[in-house]
Amino acid sequence: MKAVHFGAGNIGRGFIGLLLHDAGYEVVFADVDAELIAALAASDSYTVHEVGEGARDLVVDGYRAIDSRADAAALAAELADADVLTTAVGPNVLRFIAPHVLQALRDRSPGAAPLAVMACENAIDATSMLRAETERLAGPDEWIELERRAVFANTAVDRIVPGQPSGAHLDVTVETFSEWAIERPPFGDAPPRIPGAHFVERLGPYIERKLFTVNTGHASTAYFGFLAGHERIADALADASVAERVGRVLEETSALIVAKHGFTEEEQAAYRATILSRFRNAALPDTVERVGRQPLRKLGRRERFIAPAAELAERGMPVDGLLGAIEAALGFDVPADPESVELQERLRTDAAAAIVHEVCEIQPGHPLHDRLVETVARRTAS
Ligand SMILES: NC(=O)C1=CN([C@@H]2O[C@H](COP(=O)(O)OP(=O)(O)OC[C@H]3O[C@@H](n4cnc5c(N)ncnc54)[C@H](O)[C@@H]3O)[C@@H](O)[C@H]2O)C=CC1
Ligand SMILES: O=P(O)(O)OC[C@H]1O[C@](O)(CO)[C@@H](O)[C@@H]1O
Repeated sequence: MKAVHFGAGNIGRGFIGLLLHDAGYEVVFADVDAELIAALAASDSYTVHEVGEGARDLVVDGYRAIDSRADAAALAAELADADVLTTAVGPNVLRFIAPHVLQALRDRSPGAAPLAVMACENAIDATSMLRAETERLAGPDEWIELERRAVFANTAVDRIVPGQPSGAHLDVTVETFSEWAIERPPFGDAPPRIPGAHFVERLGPYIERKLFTVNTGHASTAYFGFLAGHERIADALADASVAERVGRVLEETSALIVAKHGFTEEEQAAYRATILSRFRNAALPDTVERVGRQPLRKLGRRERFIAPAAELAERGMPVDGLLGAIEAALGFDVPADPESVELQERLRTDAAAAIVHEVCEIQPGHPLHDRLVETVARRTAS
């Protein structure tokens, strides 16, 4: 069994690559970072160091590594008979992976078992986005034939993998917790065998609960923490004022999760408490700059702030805490983050309504619109 995994970064090496390796797959890492690929190709193994209660050191070996920009032929040869194709590259990068998926399907023997394609990104329906882009590139006529050669399944991935300290080489430090939920229906009776993952009938409740609790809570901690002058996530949450505001945000998103997906209040409260204790893990060297990265993406319509706030507003439920976190996100001014630079530039030059329309994609008439414009206007005026 062979898996080609795009994105040999933190989640790639520290989570998906590890689980595929442990499931018995021959893992082929594909990445555009030439230095990283050269280091992987020159190595026999790397170690995933867990930190926290019950931590273990886990060795990943037997992999190959390909520079997907420089060595398209080698990549196509690996993909042609792969069983699984996964990604952990960032949702905005999926469109650059689609040409490789298309090539893989073109080169696949029509009689072979379908390629299992799973995008492992923090985004709702990331695999569907990859599929749609692949279909667009193929065109309708060719797609009729090619789509039979793959099974596309959405997934939800959860494990905190911080930026790695210099000198770590290929080793990765991760928290002990991890969850990889994959939708089962696309596979029928034959889901891939990945013991570290679990297959679910409906992914919607899982991914929304994860995105609107873990990611909303983490990003809120990062933005409130950044404005309060904290560098590390654990320190930000130890600040009572930050913790109180994060708690308010999560009470709002929890109310939505309970109302929409039928989790009980007790279940959701326990989930929230577990997550906050993960963020407090002082052994994880995680920073507000990493967790707050790419604020424009995070302020998007289907993302961790606007999506729950819009649904709560539609239901007439409170959104004050979320609007506070959105306002804090607008204050994320980090010169090393290109999206932060662009956001700050837009706040200087654009009208609040234009930002709400173009970045958050909330239109006039929506019940969140006017309060969101007021929130953004407080930052454009300052
Ligand atoms: N780090 C974390 O704690 C978690 C991250 N995620 C998600 O996982 C994804 C990856 O995140 P990280 O691993 O943290 O980022 P990362 O930056 O450590 O790794 C991304 C990797 O993708 C590579 N890449 C970029 N463009 C590429 C392309 N066109 N083809 C092949 N490789 C390409 C980069 O060179 C890099 O090695 C994101 O969607 C993120 O939201 C999800 C859960 C947790
Ligand atoms: O690229 P993003 O969306 O910030 O993804 C990284 C985030 O995913 C998480 O690991 C949660 O699974 C957060 O800890 C982290 O901030």
